[in-house]
Amino acid sequence: MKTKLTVSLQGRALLQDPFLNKGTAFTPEERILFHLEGRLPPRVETLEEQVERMYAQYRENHTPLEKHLFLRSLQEYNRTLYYALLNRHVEEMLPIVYTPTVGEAIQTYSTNFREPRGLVVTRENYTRLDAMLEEYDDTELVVATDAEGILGIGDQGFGGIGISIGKLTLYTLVAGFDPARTLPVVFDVGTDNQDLLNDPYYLGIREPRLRGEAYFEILDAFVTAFKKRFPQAIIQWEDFSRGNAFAVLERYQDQLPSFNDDIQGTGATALAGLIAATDHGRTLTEQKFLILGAGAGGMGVAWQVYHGLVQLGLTSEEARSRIHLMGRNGLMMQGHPRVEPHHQFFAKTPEDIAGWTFSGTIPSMLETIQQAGITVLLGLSGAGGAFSEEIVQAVHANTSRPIIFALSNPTHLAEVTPELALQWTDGQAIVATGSPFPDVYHQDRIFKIGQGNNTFIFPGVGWGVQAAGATSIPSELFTAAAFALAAAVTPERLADGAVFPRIADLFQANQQVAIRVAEKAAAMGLATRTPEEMQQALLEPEWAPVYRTYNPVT
Ligand SMILES: NC(=O)c1ccc[n+]([C@@H]2O[C@H](COP(=O)([O-])OP(=O)(O)OC[C@H]3O[C@@H](n4cnc5c(N)ncnc54)[C@H](O)[C@@H]3O)[C@@H](O)[C@H]2O)c1
Ligand SMILES: O=C(O)C[C@H](O)C(=O)O
Ligand SMILES: [Mn+2]
Repeated sequence: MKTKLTVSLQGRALLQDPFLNKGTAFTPEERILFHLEGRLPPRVETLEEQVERMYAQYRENHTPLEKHLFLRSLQEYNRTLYYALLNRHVEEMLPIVYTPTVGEAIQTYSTNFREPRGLVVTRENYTRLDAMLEEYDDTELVVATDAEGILGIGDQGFGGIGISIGKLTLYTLVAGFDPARTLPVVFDVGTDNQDLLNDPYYLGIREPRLRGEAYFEILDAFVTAFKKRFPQAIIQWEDFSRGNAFAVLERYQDQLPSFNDDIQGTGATALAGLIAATDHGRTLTEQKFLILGAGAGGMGVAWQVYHGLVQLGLTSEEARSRIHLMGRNGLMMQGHPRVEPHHQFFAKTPEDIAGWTFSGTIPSMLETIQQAGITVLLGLSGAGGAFSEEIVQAVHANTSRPIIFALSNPTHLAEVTPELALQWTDGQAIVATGSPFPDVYHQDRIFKIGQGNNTFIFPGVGWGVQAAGATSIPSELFTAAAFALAAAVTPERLADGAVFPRIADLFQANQQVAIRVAEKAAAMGLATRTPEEMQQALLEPEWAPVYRTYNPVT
């Protein structure tokens, strides 16, 4: 990173630019050079001193939402200080800026609105995207949502911009993306959420959601304008409803480096935890998997588990046969009316379940666990509490070490709490959750709970793709990412019962992911950067929260 920067702003404008503002850390020389004299408190501080004051102020806020709003205001005022503060307190603050509090912040986004942020694309403005994008320089990364499938809390309309902001915070925090070069985007195409439509404070478009052609016209316009302005940039699609998630991914994946985090990032996350849980994958091929919720996350997990099993030596048919998709009404069977085209590959045929006994027209979750000998439960349903005692114990009856991943967010939507899963299995379950959960004390043992969240994957994938200058992001890169993440789970962590790294090690884990992703992209012939450039970009993040010395334009 360059330590000196030429800066053209001065006076009030400089203090109001969050990317350049240093507040009390402007030096006496800079105060003179940039016409800041008299505008700042006399005392000159270091970044470290500023961080300490901000932490004291942070602690004056009581609820997670108050803390979130405090940090967001700081983010708007001074990005360097914001990230320096987060860096010092990653474990404490991640649940505040990200899952689960980000969900609450999104639900109350309009009520708590202060400063505008990001790019809002609407039916009114999408024809002027070329002009709208003009004022952004050097954008290299976008997180874009249409906010119809925010976490497990559904359609959040305009407030969904909060998830784009949250994910990009992580890109900077744990993969060193320059915040000035990232752009949060929301497609506000209306909302079908009646609570929002009834809310007098709601700031988004008060119309039913656009669907079909009208919807894709807006996204097409964005992709075209964006690609023209920033041909190398990466787009992460986030929290689309499952209907659009697959369609959007497929429509644009060959046009620019892009991926769907809920499908692909989550798939790699779950695969990593499963490899870590099965003795470095040695016993992964012996497992039988049940995935509850065959939407964006569930299908992404199905495909990555499939790719992992094939990589570990199973045939395609063997791998397919191990994976069971479970919908609201039971096992996904071919020809069933609720089975959509993207379920087809994994949907069971009558021959697949020949010899099973079950009571209804299709096997229930419990019957599938019993008849198929399920050893791994993967929850991506958004159905809080769906893994009951009976369900968990049925899995335990098939194996001494049941693997139970309750990946739905936010916290109250987890399919089971770690505490109950461990209690019901006498401490034998290997547990992970999408949201953070406290340690569990069970019979004189402390179990640490790994957070199976795609934040262990997407920043590293973005970093690796960026470092390699990869022109596309095929699923092989996610499988590579999963193996890298699994390798980053230390023996100590595993001994504590956790199958994901510590949140405090998010940076190191994502760096390992980035290295493997870049290598894989290069091996697949997708890289446009030289090996030296690539290595440099992987070793040293592009940006870090430190103040640089400013030189005025001469
Ligand atoms: N841990 C992570 O990193 C991670 C990543 C992505 C998604 N998720 C979580 O997974 C959940 C689903 O997200 P998504 O993006 O896949 O949403 P989605 O809407 O695309 O999929 C949810 C699916 O679950 C099904 N479903 C709902 N209730 C069910 C029930 N009781 N039994 C069986 N199936 C049921 C729905 O029909 C749908 O197919 C959310 O809670 C989300 O937070 C977690
Ligand atoms: O946002 C998260 O915490 C993970 C995931 O992308 C989700 O939608 O739940
Ligand atoms: Mn998501």
